[in-house]
Amino acid sequence: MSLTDPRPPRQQLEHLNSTGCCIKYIHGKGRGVFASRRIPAQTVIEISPVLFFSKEEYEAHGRHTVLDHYTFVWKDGRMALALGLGSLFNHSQVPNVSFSIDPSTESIRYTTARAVEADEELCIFYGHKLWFDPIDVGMDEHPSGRDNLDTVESLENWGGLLGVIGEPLSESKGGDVAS
Ligand SMILES: C[S@@+](CC[C@H](N)C(=O)[O-])C[C@H]1O[C@@H](n2cnc3c(N)ncnc32)[C@H](O)[C@@H]1O
Repeated sequence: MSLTDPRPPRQQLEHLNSTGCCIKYIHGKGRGVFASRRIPAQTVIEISPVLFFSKEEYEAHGRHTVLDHYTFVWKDGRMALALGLGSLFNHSQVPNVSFSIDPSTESIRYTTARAVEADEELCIFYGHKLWFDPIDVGMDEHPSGRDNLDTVESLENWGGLLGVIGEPLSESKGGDVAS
């Protein structure tokens, strides 16, 4: 993972989507998704179509490549890669973005879990089994704190996996995302 952005600053903001997300480099994390302006709570900021790999194809090829940083297990056991901005959301213990799996459109929908200020990084929760040492700013300052994130009452402000569209929330909330 490259730690510095080799490109001039102008190009770092090249990708700006219609909901105000842009890409920046963060020392120690690589690229990440940032808010270019204030984004209200519960705003759909990205819908990423998913590319699938069979388990066999993934075992033989994908997992020996950089794809291993980006893929995760889909509902039916296939390996999945989020296209669009989906693969660039970094991990946080106090994420400000929630996401839902939509099997009917084979996509992932990302929604702000709270109001996000301009220049804040937009992060999701990958799960409890990380394969890297996370850098996480903001965990101590977050009003809800980590301890409150496991209750059904706090789901409204939960940033992380909200569930599978069409299924009850409680069945999949908080699941691990990455492979
Ligand atoms: C799905 S990618 C996210 C986008 C990635 N930063 C990039 O530049 O393409 C996952 C990888 O990002 C890095 N990463 C994500 N969250 C991080 C964090 N909180 N601290 C450090 N590295 C992180 C790790 O290297 C991880 O394998």
